[in-house]
Amino acid sequence: MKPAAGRTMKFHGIDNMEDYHSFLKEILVPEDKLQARIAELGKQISHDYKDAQQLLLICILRGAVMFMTDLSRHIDVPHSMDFMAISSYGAGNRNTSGMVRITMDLNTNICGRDVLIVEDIIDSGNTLAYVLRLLSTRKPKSLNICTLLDKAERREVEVPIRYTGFTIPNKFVFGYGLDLDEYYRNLPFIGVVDLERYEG
Ligand SMILES: O=P(O)(O)OC[C@H]1O[C@H](OP(=O)(O)OP(=O)(O)O)[C@H](O)[C@@H]1O
Ligand code: HPA
Ligand SMILES: [Mg+2]
Repeated sequence: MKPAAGRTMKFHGIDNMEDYHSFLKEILVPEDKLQARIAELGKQISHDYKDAQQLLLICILRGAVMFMTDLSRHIDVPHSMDFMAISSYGAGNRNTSGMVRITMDLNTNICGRDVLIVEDIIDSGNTLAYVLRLLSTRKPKSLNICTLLDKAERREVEVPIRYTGFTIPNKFVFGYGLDLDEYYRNLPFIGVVDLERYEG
């Protein structure tokens, strides 16, 4: 999400980080459950890629940054990392525009590599459908997706997901990489926003 243009900074000052309590409806995934699941995913990925020669994790910035760094520490096969930034949500918009564009490309040639895309959430599916289409033209040896959250009810475009942390209901969530108008990515849990209170 991009910051809403002209939005008042009611809750957004860094000094006011504790204010998220006023619009936190519920904690959907607490920190311990999140970390336990990430450890399981890491174990599964380590098993599945034990024979991979050149595993490459691709983090979709910015939302996936927390997940990728934690997940990577549970993957005990050698791997490298790269980063790619994609934008699909309009400023201050909680619905995808469907118009996806790449704002920062990879530095790595993925031809012949085992590539695992690491994403924080799949919502409409537009972002990852675009990324998959783009990266498959670069001829990786394999191309799979690992997403922390799957908001399956909102899907507009089907994307094949190899690893899912949690399937979640159709609620706007924040924390652990997911932003609310660019803030609160640092929270260690996934929370549900009370949009009535937040947008007041
Ligand atoms: O399945 P979709 O409907 O396409 O939505 C999912 C994407 O939207 C969010 O990113 P966003 O574009 O808001 O940027 P960010 O990662 O920098 O927050 C999220 O991190 C996913 O990348
Ligand atoms: O629920 C969400 N929260 C934050 N960012 C998002 N991008 C897509 N869905 C979401
Ligand atoms: Mg993102």
